Amino acid sequence: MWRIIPRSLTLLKTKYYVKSHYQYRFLCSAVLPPDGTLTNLVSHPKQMTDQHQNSEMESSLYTAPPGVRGMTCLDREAFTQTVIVPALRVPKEVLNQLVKSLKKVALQRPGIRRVVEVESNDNDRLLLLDPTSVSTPCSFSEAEAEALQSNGVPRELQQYELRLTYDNLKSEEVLRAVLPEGRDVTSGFSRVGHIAHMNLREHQLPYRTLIGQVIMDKNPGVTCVVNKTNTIDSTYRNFKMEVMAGEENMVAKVRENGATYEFDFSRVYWNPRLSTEHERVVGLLKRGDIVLDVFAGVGPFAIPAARRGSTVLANDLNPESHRWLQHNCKLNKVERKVTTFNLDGRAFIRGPVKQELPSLLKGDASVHVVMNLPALALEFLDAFRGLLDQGLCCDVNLPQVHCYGFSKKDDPQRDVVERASDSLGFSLEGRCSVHLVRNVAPNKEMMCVSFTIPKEVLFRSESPQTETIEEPASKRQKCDETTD
Ligand SMILES: C[S@@+](CC[C@H](N)C(=O)[O-])C[C@H]1O[C@@H](n2cnc3c(N)ncnc32)[C@H](O)[C@@H]1O
Repeated sequence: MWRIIPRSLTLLKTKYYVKSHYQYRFLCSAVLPPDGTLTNLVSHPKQMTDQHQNSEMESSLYTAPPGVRGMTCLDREAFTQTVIVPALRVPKEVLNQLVKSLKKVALQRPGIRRVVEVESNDNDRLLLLDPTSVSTPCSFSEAEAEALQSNGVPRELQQYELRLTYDNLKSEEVLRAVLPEGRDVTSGFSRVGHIAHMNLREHQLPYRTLIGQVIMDKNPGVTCVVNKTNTIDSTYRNFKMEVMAGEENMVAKVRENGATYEFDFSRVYWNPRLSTEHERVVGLLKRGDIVLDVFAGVGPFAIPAARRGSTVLANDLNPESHRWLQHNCKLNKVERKVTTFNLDGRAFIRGPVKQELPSLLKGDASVHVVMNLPALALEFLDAFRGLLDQGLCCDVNLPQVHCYGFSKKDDPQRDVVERASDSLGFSLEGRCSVHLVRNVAPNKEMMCVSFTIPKEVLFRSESPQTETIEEPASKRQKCDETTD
């Protein structure tokens, strides 16, 4: 498989990438100055940073053959090619020492051996060098040159034919070679158990099967790749998705913050990017606290809260989420700590929550209400207006709410506080804290407003107005969310 070309690399300028014309061309256009000399590279430091230069050069070495461009049916063999890299002939007994001393310039890529045998000479080995770092015998640093000299190894470069295959390429390198030149290449995905989910652009769609296969090949454990189309079910927050490659099994198993979850990813909401937020909120709880999770999904707040010693009422309108929530409670052995409901959020607040709150308010345990439906939850806060009779009014142990909202405003903090205040009919200015959860899309933030429900809101006043706040039907559908 390996063959040595015993030719000095001082001829590099003209002979170097003879086996890989395309790469030669790529190198020239990407980094070589107009006269084409590799030695001139270092004299143009301002044109390109070292880091940039190295990454350009590295990707040029690992650029797939041009013939794969436009491929829609994955042919792994078509990625095989031979490139020529510089090599040093090193006696076996000093090999370890030199590998250490030359580690910055030695070829480094998982799956590629950088030390190879020399035909009919068992005393020597060839140390393969990275052509992006070593182009002539003068390319070595002072320390490297010294190490070579003290170990009696002449700075004589040889050419070595290196066989690169599909397996040696990263997914991005494969896709960059296949997809239309100049258009963006995606190899990014979110992983949910065995499922990788991607968000392909229009120009990538014709390559979806190939992209899916490459993602599976390069990511052990991924056995199904789906593309989430740009529409999100406005009520249940699950994406429409199509399987690009692999098995059609959508039942994923994941671990998050010490708990295990199973669910049908195509029918419920799950976002691995929320794990830190789940952890943050659960971290606020003390043993014995009460958690009322209005939009519980499959349980990523409710279950760790119960595991931490809270008693939980968890609700979700989506029957599938509710089913998996119950399943996950059992899976994590907290079914006795979590009571589940399959209701609309307002009905949950005005039903089970209203029923339980009077006795909870008399107790010592803190009550936390979690409302994670960022497109709509702030509007659901009106369900707390006048929820309890004035006669039950107390100053202590009022529920603490953690309510999520998206904002596209310049001042998202102010925006969500204003919208929460509007819903409650009471200003939260100076009475709440706001946490930036994550940037969901350019110019769109997910925020969390935390506050203690003011008693003026929770307890019914004499005015009948607060009692009769109807849910505007349009609110539940008003959802332009497409990316989360
Ligand atoms: C953004 S997800 C959050 C799920 C979970 N709490 C989490 O953090 O991953 C919102 C959840 O609210 C549920 N949902 C949507 N509209 C609802 C409503 N009107 N009442 C109750 N649940 C609703 C959806 O089914 C979904 O599971």
